[in-house]
Amino acid sequence: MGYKVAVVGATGNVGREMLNILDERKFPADEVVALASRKSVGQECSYGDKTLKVKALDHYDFSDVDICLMSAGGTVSKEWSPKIAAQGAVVIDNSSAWRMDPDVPLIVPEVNAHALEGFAKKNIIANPNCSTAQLVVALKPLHDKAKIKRVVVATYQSVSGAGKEAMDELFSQTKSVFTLDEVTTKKFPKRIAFNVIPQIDVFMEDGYTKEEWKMMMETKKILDPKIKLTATCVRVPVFVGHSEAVNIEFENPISDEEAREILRSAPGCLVIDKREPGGYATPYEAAGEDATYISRIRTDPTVEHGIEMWVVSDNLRKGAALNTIQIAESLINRKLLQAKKKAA
Ligand SMILES: NC(=O)C1=CN([C@@H]2O[C@H](COP(=O)(O)OP(=O)(O)OC[C@H]3O[C@@H](n4cnc5c(N)ncnc54)[C@H](OP(=O)(O)O)[C@@H]3O)[C@@H](O)[C@H]2O)C=CC1
Ligand SMILES: N[C@@H](CC(=O)OP(=O)(O)O)C(=O)O
Repeated sequence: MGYKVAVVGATGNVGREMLNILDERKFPADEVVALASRKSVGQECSYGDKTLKVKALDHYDFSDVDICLMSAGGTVSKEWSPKIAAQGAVVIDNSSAWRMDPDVPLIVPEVNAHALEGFAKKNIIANPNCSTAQLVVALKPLHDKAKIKRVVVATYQSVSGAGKEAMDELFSQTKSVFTLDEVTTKKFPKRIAFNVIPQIDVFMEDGYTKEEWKMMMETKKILDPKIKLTATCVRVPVFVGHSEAVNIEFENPISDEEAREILRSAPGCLVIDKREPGGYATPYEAAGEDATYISRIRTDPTVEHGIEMWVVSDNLRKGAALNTIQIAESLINRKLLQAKKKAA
């Protein structure tokens, strides 16, 4: 028995990646529909060797859809996810709209697939922020071993995290620098070409940005509410792939050798850690891949039990589309979707 899957935001960075991954992983879909805003109706999207014609979200009847993968931003999700869920489809949402709702599970399958059980309360499941997703994949196995007390993280986030227009902005600004044309800025608060910007999302009252706040709160919800986390999120002129410099303080002893061994066999993790030039992962290698790459694992001698490491992943895949599809697969593997189908 296959499923009917709707992808909302199919023309976007994440939506296109969702269609690729559904095909790559041979997701058991009988039918896949591509939805976006009215302006994209009739546009074509690739799904394996098929071409899907985009339909408008606001005219679509979801009553026979099993799974709706939402990737059209928070405002669209706030309005549409409850309406779609009320028609019987399970919504897996990529935006930040529902993540902190106590009746909505926030899931990274390698970390807390068990929390899926409560999804039927709202029929909505949230996918975390891209920087949080790759971070918790790397933290979970270390937390199980030595209990994390505090994490200090600095991110280096690619422009694709801000959508397709942001990628175009990096491209056109870079071109303008070389052709000596005026560099115009629209999507980012400052020029991004040959620059870095220490602001992602809006400022909160306490001086943190919302992206930093999301990393703190989402890590607590997914992994452990006792973990203290402080973040500085920075946009860098990279097209795809988020990187993170992560400092972890543990309650119990753990050596860098132990951390490396644990991460080597942890689900979703790939350790590349040779202490020589180039013996580490960069976003260039992570782009298009599924793994969370971990490098530069070393003991932090400034605290009692500390580890420092470098974590890189494709933000459009593990940070968004791949994680969403892994959530859908977990629903199927745990027989949660079949139970729902039968009950209906
Ligand atoms: N988990 C995570 O951390 C990540 C989450 N995201 C989330 O996914 C969303 C999409 O990101 P991304 O793909 O990069 O963004 P893009 O800007 O590349 O694409 C946005 C998509 O949303 C669609 N859309 C916009 N408005 C509407 C509407 N009113 N009705 C229907 N569809 C609409 C667009 O359709 P059209 O082309 O017709 O305008 C397009 O398909 C983000 O806003 C964010 O919430 C993104 C990256 C990572
Ligand atoms: N803010 C992330 C991507 C994103 O959309 O995050 P969120 O879903 O938490 O708003 C980035 O720009 O890299």
